[in-house]
Amino acid sequence: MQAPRNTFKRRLAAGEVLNGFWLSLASPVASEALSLAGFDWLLFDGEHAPVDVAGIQPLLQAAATGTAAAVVRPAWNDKVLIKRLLDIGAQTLLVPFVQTADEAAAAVSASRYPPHGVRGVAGATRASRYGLTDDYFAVANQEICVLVQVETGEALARLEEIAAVEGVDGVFIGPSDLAASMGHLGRPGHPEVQQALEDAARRIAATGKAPGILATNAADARRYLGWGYRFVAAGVDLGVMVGGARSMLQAVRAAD
Ligand SMILES: O=C(O)C(=O)C[C@H](O)[C@@H](O)CO
Repeated sequence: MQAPRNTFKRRLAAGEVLNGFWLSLASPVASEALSLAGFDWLLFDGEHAPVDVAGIQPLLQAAATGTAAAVVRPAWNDKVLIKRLLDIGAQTLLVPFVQTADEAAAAVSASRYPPHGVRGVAGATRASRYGLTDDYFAVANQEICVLVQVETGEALARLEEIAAVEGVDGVFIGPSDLAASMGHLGRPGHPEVQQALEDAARRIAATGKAPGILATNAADARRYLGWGYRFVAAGVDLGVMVGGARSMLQAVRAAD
């Protein structure tokens, strides 16, 4: 049996635009259903969603039903967390709060087996199909995709250095944290923040790495795609659910 290959990484490297969706519900049912909905990728949030490594595994198992690639965000840029997420089968990681090239290099190193990194070795994991694959250790390093999250003004100033780190496949801008760092907490739509997001897409693309971002509605997602972002999460499951439920309730009340 062959070890899993990372089609998300290959499609990103080929310059494709990949439409994603952000999952905060930490629900295997939502994960399975949304994996069938046509998105290219789903983000499983281990930073702000109420879920730990043991809770992310059933989300990955459920998402394997459909066609969307799984991207997992660890709670922090931490080599132990990264190792544990890779062992449960995550192949693409979105590493939060990367502030410097050294921090980006640490994230890459955490995701690679020696001699290319410091990932610890386990024999039978979900990642290696419980030890039943013939080639897991031969291909594991090359199948990992590392996306680093730039979400402060300081990190933005070092964007080119961070993107240049070998093994970084893409740079993802966090609009909410960037807005907060620019003095616009809760207002990612502020013109200064939006200008920074537009500039960042161009600067990341110029480094040859893929630019990514989170939108919270289709209009924002389309604008970001127009600016050159190539892996864009168009919304958040929780936001879409609550927004849809509120609209429905308003429509029902308006009919009275
Ligand atoms: O800064 C951001 O934007 C992010 O990193 C995403 C947030 O954590 C959040 O909106 C996810 O629900």
